[in-house]
Amino acid sequence: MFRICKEFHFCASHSLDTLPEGHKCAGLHGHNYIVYLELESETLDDTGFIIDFHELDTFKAYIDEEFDHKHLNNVMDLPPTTENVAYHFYTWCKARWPQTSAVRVSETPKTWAEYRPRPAS
Ligand SMILES: Nc1nc2c(c(=O)[nH]1)N=C([C@H](O)[C@H](O)COP(=O)(O)OP(=O)(O)OP(=O)(O)O)CN2
Ligand SMILES: [Zn+2]
Repeated sequence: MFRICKEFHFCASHSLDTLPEGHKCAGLHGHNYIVYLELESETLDDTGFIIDFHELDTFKAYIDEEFDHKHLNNVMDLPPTTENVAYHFYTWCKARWPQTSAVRVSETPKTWAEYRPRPAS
């Protein structure tokens, strides 16, 4: 199995309104997000690529237009947790690139969340 990954960055604010009052992450705050898009394939094209990294520029454009310097509560239908941001990006990428295997999102240098579907049995 071949696997590739490309990293994307954006800055955004959010408040986790579903957290109990007093939780430090319930109020308005921001993060420097890092998104890791992973794709995998058993085969390569004639160039020797799973996909040209440059084809993923549309994902960068989507992030820049819809997420960068935005308030995520206004952008997403679900609470803007790292888990939900990862799932949102996974579904967006999977619809365009079937080789998409996982999306990992990091809000802080010490934490990340990933959406990776369970392998078909
Ligand atoms: N499972 C999740 N837990 C938390 C999320 C999340 O998206 N998923 N988000 C937050 C906060 O939004 C934010 O990420 C703060 O995280 P935290 O680890 O508290 O960040 P700190 O840098 O302040 O951590 P310290 O351990 O205090 O250095 C919270 N939880
Ligand atoms: Zn946060």
